[in-house]
Amino acid sequence: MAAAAARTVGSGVVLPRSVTFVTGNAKKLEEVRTILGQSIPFQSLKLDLPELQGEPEDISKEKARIAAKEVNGPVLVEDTCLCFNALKGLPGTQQTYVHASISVYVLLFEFKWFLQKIGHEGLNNLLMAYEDKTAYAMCIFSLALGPNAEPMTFVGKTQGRIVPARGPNDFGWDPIFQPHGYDQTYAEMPNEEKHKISHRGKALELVKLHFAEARYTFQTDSTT
Ligand SMILES: O=c1[nH]c(=O)c2ncn([C@@H]3O[C@H](COP(=O)(O)OP(=O)(O)OP(=O)(O)O)[C@@H](O)[C@H]3O)c2[nH]1
Ligand SMILES: [Mg+2]
Repeated sequence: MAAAAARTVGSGVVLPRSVTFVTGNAKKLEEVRTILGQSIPFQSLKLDLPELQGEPEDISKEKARIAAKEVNGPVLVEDTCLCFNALKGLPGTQQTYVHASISVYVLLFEFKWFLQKIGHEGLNNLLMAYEDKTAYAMCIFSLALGPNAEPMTFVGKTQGRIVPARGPNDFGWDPIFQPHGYDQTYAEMPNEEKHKISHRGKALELVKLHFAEARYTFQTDSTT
């Protein structure tokens, strides 16, 4: 297999090939494609990476390390969580991360399964006993330039609150998250509008900025 390491030539870093965005989630990929457009050359690989446990930033970095080894080249991965402020202080963490969250810290279930089982209504019910319905959506991208490189992270957060589901039900918890300052849920917002203020949109702005500053060049340009 070709050399997987990034190297420095003159003032720029040369990557063996364009970055691979690794995810098993088709909706994420769709959003990333839309938000990045042509700004960063990348290809995608559908791979179900293990659902890891720990703090969100550590989870994202570890995903990147695993993915970079699989791909043997530069990778971008992301991890998303929905955090309920009212549930802070539960065992083992200051926040409850609904995703890896609920599984790790609260109810010992894997979130995808959990969401599938209890649905939007169940997630609302979790907050029934609390007046505070606020939450934030957080997205952490990790970029590893190769299998042995320390991943860099880019975090985007959007504050909002949990509401009874409204809007199309085609992406996770979008119908129950209403960003502050808006009277629509993520699911009800036109995509363009959502991406301007979403956790993923904000994190990807930082990724774009990094690529603009780093000016990576690629040995082979096999973008899709
Ligand atoms: O309404 C949503 N708006 C979003 O913007 C969003 N991003 C992720 N999710 C959901 O949160 C869970 C864990 O996410 P997650 O980060 O582990 O993703 P995943 O396992 O599906 O894919 P990946 O880890 O292979 O990339 C999964 O049920 C995802 O469907 C979202 N739901
Ligand atoms: Mg996952």
